[in-house]
Amino acid sequence: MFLNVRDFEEVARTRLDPVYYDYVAGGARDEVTLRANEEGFQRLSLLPRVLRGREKRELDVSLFGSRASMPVLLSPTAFHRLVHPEGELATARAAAAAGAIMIVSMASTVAVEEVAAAARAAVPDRAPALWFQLYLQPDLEFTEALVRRATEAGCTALVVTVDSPVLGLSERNKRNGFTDLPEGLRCENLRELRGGEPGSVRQIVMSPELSWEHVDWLRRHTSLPILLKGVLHPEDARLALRHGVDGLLLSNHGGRQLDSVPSTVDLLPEMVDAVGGRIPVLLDGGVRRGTDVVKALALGAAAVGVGRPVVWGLAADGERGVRRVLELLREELDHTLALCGAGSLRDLTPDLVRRTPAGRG
Ligand SMILES: Cc1cc2nc3c(=O)[nH]c(=O)nc-3n(C[C@H](O)[C@H](O)[C@H](O)COP(=O)(O)O)c2cc1C
Ligand SMILES: CCCCC(=O)C(=O)O
Repeated sequence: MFLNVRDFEEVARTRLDPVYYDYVAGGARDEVTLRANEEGFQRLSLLPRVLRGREKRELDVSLFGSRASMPVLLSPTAFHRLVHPEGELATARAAAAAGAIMIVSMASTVAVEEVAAAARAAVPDRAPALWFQLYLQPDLEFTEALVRRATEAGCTALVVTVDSPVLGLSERNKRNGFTDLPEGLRCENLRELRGGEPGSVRQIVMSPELSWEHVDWLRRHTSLPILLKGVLHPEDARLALRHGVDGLLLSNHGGRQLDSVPSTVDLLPEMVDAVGGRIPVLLDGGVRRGTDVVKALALGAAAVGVGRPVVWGLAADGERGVRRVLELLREELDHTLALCGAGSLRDLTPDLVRRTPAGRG
């Protein structure tokens, strides 16, 4: 029985090739940050208010022009066809049906146009909420063409991942010899449409030479809102403001890039402070429960993202699994709000969160 997100991980673990399970579950090096993300939430306690609840709670949010049924979105995760034959098509249908925002990974194994078409077909009466995650490529012409593709496909915001000047190193992948996608799977957004060898697929380039000038370049080449994913230093948050960025997704890539960085929820108050309410701060990393969502929102996040939970849902039970994972998080969020005496997300304020004294959490 799937009672919670962890149940999906257990089933996914039994279903998946251990090499792919490790790819998804793993983090960089000693996995200190991977563990810290969940522990960060566990060390925080909730202090509920009483006698001020409401019969029906409002969970809807509006973010960068996208309406969503809840402040939980699908963080971008690569290679969905590695865990289920329908891959991102199934994920997109589930997200659209749940009214959740899906951030399509640039490294998706289904082309962004097809992902968007699947989402639209799942909810013919409304526009599904899709954003696109981008690794800026040093080949700016290619980057520009890809941004155009994502925009024309119907993605309404760009999430630029900036924590990957080089790829993080997972020792699980190394031990398992997992270096490439299996035969037949490709990063379909990297296919050459013009130029190059027609039909061939490029490698995603992680470039240490990316700079704020690239962000400025992107700002000039798109009218979509730009979020930066992976800013961790408050000084970089302030720089992001100066470079006209529209939002931050506070993320340590699920502990997959630099190991030893703090958990995202521990950094959240400082980040929220750094941007001073001028742009929304979203967060991902370690969100597994409705209580985690409430803690992040109370500390100032506009929304949270989930990465692995979605992949576990997909691996365990395809579209239905992703649907159920999203439903569970929504139900838990609603239940937690009720127990906290919060009638809406606006009632979530920092005073509801306490740091558990050391040694007791
Ligand atoms: C299997 C997997 C693939 C990922 N692929 C991407 C990606 O293509 N682009 C990206 O910006 N982040 C990627 N991430 C990071 C997620 O967007 C997100 O930051 C992270 O998973 C959040 O932590 P959580 O898994 O604890 O929810 C990936 C994460 C996982 C687990
Ligand atoms: C080039 C694919 C990157 C995938 C990724 O970001 C991850 O596995 O964390």
